[in-house]
Amino acid sequence: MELDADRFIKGMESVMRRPVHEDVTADVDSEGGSSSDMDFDESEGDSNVAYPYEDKRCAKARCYCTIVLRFLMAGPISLPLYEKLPQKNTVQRVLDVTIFVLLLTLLAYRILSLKSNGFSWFFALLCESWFTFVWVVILSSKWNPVVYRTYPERLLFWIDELPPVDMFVTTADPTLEPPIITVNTVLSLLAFDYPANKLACYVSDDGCSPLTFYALLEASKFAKLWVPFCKKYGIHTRAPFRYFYDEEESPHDNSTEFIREYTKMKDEYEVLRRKIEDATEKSIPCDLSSEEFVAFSDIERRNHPSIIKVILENKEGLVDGLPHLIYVSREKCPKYPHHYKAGALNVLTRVSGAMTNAPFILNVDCDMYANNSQIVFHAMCLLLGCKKGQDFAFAQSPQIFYDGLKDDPLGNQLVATQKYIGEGISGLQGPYYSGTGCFHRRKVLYGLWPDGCMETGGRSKLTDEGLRQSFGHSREFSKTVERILSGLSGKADCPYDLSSSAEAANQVADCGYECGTSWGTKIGWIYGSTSEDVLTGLKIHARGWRSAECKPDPPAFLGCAPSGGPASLTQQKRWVTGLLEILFSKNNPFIATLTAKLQFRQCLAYMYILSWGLRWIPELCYIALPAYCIIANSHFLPKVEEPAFLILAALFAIYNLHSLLEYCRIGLSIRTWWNNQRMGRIITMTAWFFGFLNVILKLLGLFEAVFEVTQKNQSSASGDDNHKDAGRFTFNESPIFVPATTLVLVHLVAMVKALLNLTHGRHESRIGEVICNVWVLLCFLPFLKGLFKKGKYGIPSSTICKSAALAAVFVHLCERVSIA
Ligand SMILES: O=c1ccn([C@@H]2O[C@H](COP(=O)(O)OP(=O)(O)O[C@H]3O[C@H](CO)[C@@H](O)[C@H](O)[C@H]3O)[C@@H](O)[C@H]2O)c(=O)[nH]1
Ligand SMILES: [Mn+2]
Repeated sequence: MELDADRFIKGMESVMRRPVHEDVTADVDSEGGSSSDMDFDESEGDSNVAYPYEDKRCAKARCYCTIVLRFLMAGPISLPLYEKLPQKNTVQRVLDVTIFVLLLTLLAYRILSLKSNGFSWFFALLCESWFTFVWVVILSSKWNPVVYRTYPERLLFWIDELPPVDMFVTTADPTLEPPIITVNTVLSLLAFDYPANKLACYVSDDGCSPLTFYALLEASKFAKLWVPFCKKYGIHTRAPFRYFYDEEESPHDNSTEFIREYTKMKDEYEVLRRKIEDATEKSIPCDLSSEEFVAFSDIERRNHPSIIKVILENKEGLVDGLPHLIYVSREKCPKYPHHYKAGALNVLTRVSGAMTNAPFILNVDCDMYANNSQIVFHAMCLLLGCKKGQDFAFAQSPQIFYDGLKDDPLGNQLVATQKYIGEGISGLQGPYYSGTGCFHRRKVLYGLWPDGCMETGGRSKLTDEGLRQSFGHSREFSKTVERILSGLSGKADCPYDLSSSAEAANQVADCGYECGTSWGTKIGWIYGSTSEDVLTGLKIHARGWRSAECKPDPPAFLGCAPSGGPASLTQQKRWVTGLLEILFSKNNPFIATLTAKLQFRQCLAYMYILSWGLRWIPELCYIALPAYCIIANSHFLPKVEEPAFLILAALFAIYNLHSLLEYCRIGLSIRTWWNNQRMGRIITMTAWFFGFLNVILKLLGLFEAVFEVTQKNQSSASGDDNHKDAGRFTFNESPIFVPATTLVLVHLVAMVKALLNLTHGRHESRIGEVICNVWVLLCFLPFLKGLFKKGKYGIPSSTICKSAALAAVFVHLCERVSIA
C-alpha cells in the first residue's frame, strides 16, 4: 500500500465497488473485530489535523473517504483491519509426526535392549530422550502456523483519529555503534508516512557521547530536506545510506525535477556523512564550550547527570512537519545498577510519558532502520483492529538483516527459524518480543492485565499512594500514568509544549528514581536477564495477553547482523546467558503456566529458546559417543545387519531431507541449509556452552552477566565495501573455541583408529559410528581447516595446545575403559 493520492483513490474505489459484507464473511477465521469497536483515544481530536498530501487528488480522496465513512458508520457493517490466515502445512505435519514416531520407536528399542549393551547404550538413550523432548517442543511450536494480513488503507478513514506513537531508539557506544548508523535509523523513523504531529522520536544514548548528540543535531538539519523529499516522491527506503548506496534502489523517476532533487539530496547526505566522520576522527568531536554541548564537558561516561535535549519540536503540530526528536542520556552513577538496555528503555518510557505520553510505543535498536514507511499503519491495524478484550499487547516485526552474507555462512540470519517457528508461535499466544521492531501498548508496559486490573500485591485498581509506590514519586509523571491506565493518552494540556515538561523529564531520568518502585520487576522492561526482550515478553504473555506478528511486504525493519565469527558467537553467548537466566529464575515459563495465564503450548514455545543453553550437554555427549566407541571398541548404534539400524538410518535421512525441504520451500539454497546445520552444531559447542558456564558462575555468585554490545559493521553505512573477511570463519584467543577444537582432535584420532582397524582387517561392524565420525568432522570443517591455517583464519596455537591436552585425556580414558 502506498500512501499516495492516486492509489488511495483506487483503494477507495475498489472498496466501494466491493459488496461490503463480503469482507466480513469471507474468512471464518477472520479475527479482525469490527472497526467501530476501536478504542481511539478521546484526547486526540486535534483540530489542526489535515491531510498530508493536500492537492486536488487528495481533495477527491478525502471526499470519497467521507462518503465511505458515512456509509460504513450508518450500518452495522464495517471492515476488519486485519485477517488471521492459518497456513496449510500438511506435508510438514506428516513429516514432523513421522520423525516423532521414529524417535519413540528408537527409545523403545533402546530400553528393550538396554540389558545386553554397555553404558554407551544408556548414554545414547539419555541423549535421545532429550532430543525427543526438543522435538515435541518444535512440533508443538510449528503445528498451527498463522499469518496476519493487514489492511492499512482502511485506517485512512480514521486518519484524524489515529493515536500518537512514541518511538524509542537505543544506542550505547559510539565506537561499536557508529553514529552514522544511529542517524540513519532515526532519519528512517522521522520519515514515516504517519501524521508527523503524532510521532515523537526519543534517542537513548548510554554512551553519553557528544559525538552522538552532534550527529543527531546535524541529522535533524538534513531531515528538514530529507523527509519532505521522501514524502513528495514516495521513496521506499528512507534510510539514506541504503537509498543512495544500495544498487537495487536506483532512482525511480526520470523527470528532470526529480533528478535535480535527487542529486541535491545525495550531496547533502554526503556532507552530513563527512561531517560525522570528521567529528569521529577528532578526539573531541566538537566545541564543548558552545551552549549546545556544554552539558557534555567534563563528564564521565559512567558517572554523569542526565542530559535531555529537544532537538526538533513540532510546535505548531503540523501533520506534514517533522516529528519531535529528543536526545536522552540518563543519569548514571556507579552506586546504582543501570540495567543496560532494559534500564535505558525504562527511562525512555518515563521521559516520553512526561513529555508526550503516546498510548503506543515503538522500540528499535540503533542499527534497525525502518524499511517500510507504512509500518505504523500496519501495526495499528493489528493494535486497533481487535474486538474489545482480545487486544494484542504488542505487534512484533521479525528481525530481518540487510546485506546478509550469501548462503548465511555464519548461520545468524535465522530466516528459516523465523519462518517456521515464528509463524507457528503466531498461532499460539503470539510471537516472542524480540527487542526491536516492536509496537507496544503503553498500558501493558505499565503492568495492566487484559481484564483492566493491575498487579500490585493483589490485583486491584491503583490508589494515589499505590501509583507513587509502583511508578515513583514524580507527581507529573503519575498524572500521565493515570491517563494511560484509564484509557486516555497525551497530557491534559494537549497540545503541549515540550519545554514545560523538561523538569519532570529530568527527574524521572535520575538513576535513583526506580528505587523501591516496581520498575523492572512488574512495570516496563524487566531486569535480571541479558535477554531482557524475551523476559519482558514472557511476563506480558504470563498475564494472559496475546501478541501478533506484523510482517508486511516490504519487510518492516532491517538490521545488521554481526559479520565475523567471534562477534557472532559473543552475541549468541549473551543471548543464551540471558535465556538461561530466565529459565533458572522464578520467571520460568512452567511456573507462569501453573500460577498465571501462560498457555501450556506457549510455555513449550518459550522452552524452544530457553533450552538453547542446555542443548550442548546432550549434543556434546552424543557427538563424543562415536569417537568413544571407535577408540574403546564399543558401540552405541545397532549393527548394520540388525533391522534396528533402519530406524536410525530413516531418522537421519528423513530429518535432514525434511529440514532441507523447509529451506527450499522458502527459496533458500542447499548451501544455506548446510551452513545452518553446521553452524547449529558449532554454536552449540561454543557460544551456548559458554553461556551455560556464565550462568553457573552467576548462580554461584562468581560472575555478573554483562551486556556486551555487538560491533556494528559500518561498511555499507559509509558507502565503501572493504569487507573481505565477510563470511569467513575467524578465530581469536578466546577460550570459547576450546571445546569444539577438542572435539575435532578427538574425532581425528578416532578416524585414524578406524582406518588402522580397517587395514588390520578388524572390521567389526562399526559402520554407523564411522559415518557419525565423518559427519561430525564435516560439521566442524571450519575448525578442521582452522588447525592448519595461520592468522585470524587459524586456531591460535594456545587454543590448540589446551584442546590437545583435553583430547589426550579423553583418548586415554577411552583406552582405559576398553582395556578394562
Ligand atoms: O547498556 C546498553 C547495552 C545495549 N544497549 C542497546 O541495546 C541494543 C541491542 O544491542 P546489540 O549489541 O545490538 O545486541 P543484539 O544482540 O544485536 O540484540 C539482540 O539481542 C538483545 C538481547 O540480548 C535485544 O535487546 C535486541 O533487541 C536484539 O536485537 C542496541 O541498540 C544497544 O545500543 C543499550 O542501550 N544500553
Ligand atoms: Mn543488534
